[in-house]
Amino acid sequence: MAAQAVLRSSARARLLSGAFCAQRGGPALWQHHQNQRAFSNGKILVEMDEATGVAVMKMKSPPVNSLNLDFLTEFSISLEKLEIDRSCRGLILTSAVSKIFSAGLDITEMSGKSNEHYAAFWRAVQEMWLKLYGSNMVTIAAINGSSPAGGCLMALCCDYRIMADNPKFAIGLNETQLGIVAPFWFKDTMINTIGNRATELSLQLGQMYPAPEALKFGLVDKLVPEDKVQSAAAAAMSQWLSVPDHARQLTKSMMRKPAIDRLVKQREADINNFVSFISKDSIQKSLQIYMDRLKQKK
Ligand SMILES: CC/C=C\C/C=C\C/C=C\C=C\CC(=O)SCCNC(=O)CCNC(=O)[C@H](O)C(C)(C)COP(=O)(O)OP(=O)(O)OC[C@H]1O[C@@H](n2cnc3c(N)ncnc32)[C@H](O)[C@@H]1OP(=O)(O)O
Repeated sequence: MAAQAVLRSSARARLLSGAFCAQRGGPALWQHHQNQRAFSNGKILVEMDEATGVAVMKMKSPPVNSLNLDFLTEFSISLEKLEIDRSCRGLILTSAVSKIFSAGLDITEMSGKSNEHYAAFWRAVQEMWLKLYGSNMVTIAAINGSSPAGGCLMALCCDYRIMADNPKFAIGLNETQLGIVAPFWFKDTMINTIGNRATELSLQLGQMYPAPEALKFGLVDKLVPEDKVQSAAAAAMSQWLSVPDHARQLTKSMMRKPAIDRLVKQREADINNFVSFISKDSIQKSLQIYMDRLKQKK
């Protein structure tokens, strides 16, 4: 895919230079055990089954898998490592943290930091989206917990979503509830999944949907009991992998390329927009109020 080609060069350069690995205290090398390979960079664990060509990526950044700069960097590099591995055809994205898929973007990365930090953070969010939404692999989200905002975005980037059938787990793009605005590419991703009107309702209200409602709304494709999420994802994966890769990949690209190209063309402008928006005093105040409420609910 065009966007993939653009993105691959920078991440691969970092991957090959080992800059990231050195920063983490050592290269994230594959460990082999029988038919399994695994690597971990700290916040992400990847296990690959060589017999099926399916990798399971587990987010393991407690307490809530919030997407901070370190996490996003590890995520993109891990994804790139799988993307360039020709033996890997499918990716199951899930969480190793009980009851939480991902709490979305780390709010502390968007509060009280310098404009340079906001820009670097937003570039990393964009990179995560470009890589995951544009992946050539079959991607399945095994949503084993709550998944607000950026966590929902990650799930929406996948080709298929299976969620634990527990009404306590909710998913949605709730940005307006924080007093912030989902950017156009979050919106495009949701429109491509549930359509324009449902997206408008969902985004304006900042709606979080408990699992059963998320299924009705089309935000997720299937609900299964909590302890069956991984096995259901593996079963769905084998169905998806029965389709010839080249035909499926070209079809995926046809569906997603317009949205990807749109961000690629406006990447710098989108970063500038984010920085000027997020650094406003009124927005900083809204985020502070939201964080205080989160802490007070205990
Ligand atoms: C014009 C437009 C131009 C440009 C675009 C501009 C702006 C767009 C900007 C941003 C888009 C952002 C998308 C996002 O992802 S924003 C993040 C939204 N996330 C949330 O609202 C999630 C909030 N969290 C929760 O709802 C819950 O924590 C939970 C359901 C995930 C888990 O509940 P629990 O009861 O299990 O756990 P808690 O006790 O609530 O939390 C534990 C711990 O973690 C802290 N925390 C939770 N979420 C976050 C987070 N997203 N970031 C940072 N920290 C988080 C929470 O405060 C607790 O901390 P303490 O233990 O109290 O220290």
